[in-house]
Amino acid sequence: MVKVAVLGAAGGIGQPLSLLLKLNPNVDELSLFDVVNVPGVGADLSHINSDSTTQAFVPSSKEDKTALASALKDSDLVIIPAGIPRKPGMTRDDLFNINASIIKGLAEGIAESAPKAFVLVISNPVNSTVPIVAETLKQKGVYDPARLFGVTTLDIVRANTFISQLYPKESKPSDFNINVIGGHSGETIVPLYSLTNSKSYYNKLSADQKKELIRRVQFGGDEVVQAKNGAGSATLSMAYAGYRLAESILKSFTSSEEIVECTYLNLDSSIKGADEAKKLVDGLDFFSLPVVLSKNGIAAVKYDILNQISDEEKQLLVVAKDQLAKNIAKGVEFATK
Ligand SMILES: NC(=O)c1ccc[n+]([C@@H]2O[C@H](COP(=O)([O-])OP(=O)(O)OC[C@H]3O[C@@H](n4cnc5c(N)ncnc54)[C@H](O)[C@@H]3O)[C@@H](O)[C@H]2O)c1
Ligand SMILES: O=C(O)C[C@H](O)C(=O)O
Repeated sequence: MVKVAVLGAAGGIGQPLSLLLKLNPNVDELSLFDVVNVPGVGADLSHINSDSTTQAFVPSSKEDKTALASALKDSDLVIIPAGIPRKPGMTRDDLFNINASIIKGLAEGIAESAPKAFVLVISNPVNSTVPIVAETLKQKGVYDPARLFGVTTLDIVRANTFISQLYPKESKPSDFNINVIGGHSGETIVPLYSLTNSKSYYNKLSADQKKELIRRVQFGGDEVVQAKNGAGSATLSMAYAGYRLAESILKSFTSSEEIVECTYLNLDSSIKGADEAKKLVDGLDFFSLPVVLSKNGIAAVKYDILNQISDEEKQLLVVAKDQLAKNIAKGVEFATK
């Protein structure tokens, strides 16, 4: 029996993400939690004739902790899109003050009711919210770094789409699976077009086109925030991206094939390849890299990719690492103060 819980399930991401999960044959129980509107989402999804069951939980008051505990109980996978999204003119870091507390509260609930669950963090600023979850689980004595995933998949999805749009006759977006490393905000997002099959396409671009393509991946979120004009940020593409990572993890519970996804992870010594990766990123504790998935969590970090990148990408990493160090410290400080 595989139970998946979505925390923030009534939101812009939560609803389409829950729909996709309801359709996944590897999910037996879908558990939806939100502080508002979730009974209606649950009732609606529960009519779909896929084989999983659906339950929805909403707290009866601010003090009520039982709804979250019931939603989380025995979950194998917990996905968190809870929290406020950006409006035009805001950075992801501007969301910190509100979302940090939300995430800490939810992580405490996970520690109590689903301490062995895989945890996928979508809520922004991801660069800081993932360290908050790590520190909170550590404080509760239930932390397994191999089971914590910052969701950066939307950056990969965008990197694939945007390069293909430059070659509409010669390529399709699904031809690509670009590694995007670093973090999930602005210049911390580093797409590696010099690797995989994107290399020959990328190398044909002019210097200005290359610069614009990288900038578009790094600031792709802003395109959606501006187009939505105050009504939030990416939800549908994010639901797709979050689902892609969740689907791969669910597959890794039973599959013997090697499944690799990029994720923002804690470079903890307990994970194979994490020490090597950490050395290559100047000691940062969190960084997005391709990882090998398994039923026990992250089986290995594919750190060698850092030895293969171009000089141009190395330059991008210098800026990324500097910003990431601050974002990580902010999350750790919040959770440990
Ligand atoms: N990682 C990424 O690539 C990525 C992409 C897009 C958006 N995001 C982030 O995801 C978050 C959600 O975005 P959205 O567009 O779905 O926002 P939204 O406002 O539409 O939905 C958020 C939901 O969270 C709920 N919520 C608030 N506090 C909660 C709590 N304590 N427990 C449970 N639920 C709670 C709200 O009631 C709401 O239903 C934002 O922080 C956004 O920046 C991340
Ligand atoms: O841009 C945002 O604030 C949401 C998300 O992180 C995104 O990349 O679309």
